[in-house]
Amino acid sequence: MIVLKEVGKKYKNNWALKNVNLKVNSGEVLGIIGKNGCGKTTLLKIIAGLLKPSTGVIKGITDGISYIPEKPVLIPELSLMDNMRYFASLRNSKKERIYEELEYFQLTEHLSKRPTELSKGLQQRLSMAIALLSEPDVLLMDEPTSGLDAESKNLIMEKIKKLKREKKTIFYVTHDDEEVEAICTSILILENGTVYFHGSVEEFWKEYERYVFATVKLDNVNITRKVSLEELKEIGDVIHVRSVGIREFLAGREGDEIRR
Ligand SMILES: Nc1ncnc2c1ncn2[C@@H]1O[C@H](COP(=O)(O)OP(=O)(O)OP(=O)(O)O)[C@@H](O)[C@H]1O
Repeated sequence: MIVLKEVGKKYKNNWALKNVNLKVNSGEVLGIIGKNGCGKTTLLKIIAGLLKPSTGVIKGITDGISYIPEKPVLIPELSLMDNMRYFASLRNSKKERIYEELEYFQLTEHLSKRPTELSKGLQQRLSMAIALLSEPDVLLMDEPTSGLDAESKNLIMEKIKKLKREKKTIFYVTHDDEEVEAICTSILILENGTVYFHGSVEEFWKEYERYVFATVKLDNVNITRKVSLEELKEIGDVIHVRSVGIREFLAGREGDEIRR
């Protein structure tokens, strides 16, 4: 179990993270979501040990941790295979592990290509293959499927499901609510560096399912607003109502903030 107690990070005069308290069990996939700049990457880097927190402590971290940054870190001069070999040697990984991951991520026909010759999807698949060489217990992922082709996205998602079954602990930063629903067991919503919500996916929906998007007619113009079910009863001229997804919940709109 990984435990964060009162973790905070200050960059010069700006608190990027404040008072983050979390417990994440093995087998848990924690979806970390929130608007740009809310502190998601800072949180991952602190757990990865790449950044020192300004306040608080983290417990439960072992050597078996891999961080997959948003942009793959690969060695441009080396071929795909040599990148794998190089990182495998750094991590003392067994040779079979190289082939297992290359095969899973369907990279074997690209072995002699350099990273710049690979599509974004192949680069991200390689980055994941490298991160998994050492069979880490904890995996930190920063939007790994953002902007990827469907095949790469599918391979990555299926891999995460497998890692979840193997009881790995996964921190997964995403903007994609479908991914949250497909793979995450719990959700952390950050807002301006503080925890806005932390709980299971079920708890999230229990708390927020009472919000909907309602389209109303106002001065002959159709306006869509996020409203609570209680508010909905008071609104006249409702043309259309639909449920609020996690992404829409986060996106918000001016004047339409959900308040707890
Ligand atoms: N090295 C740094 N020096 C100063 N400020 C920083 C540094 N890194 C991040 N910040 C600031 O800290 C805040 C949180 O940044 P962070 O990258 O963690 O957010 P994020 O939620 O990951 O954003 P995004 O979704 O855009 O990746 C932002 O206001 C950012 O500008």
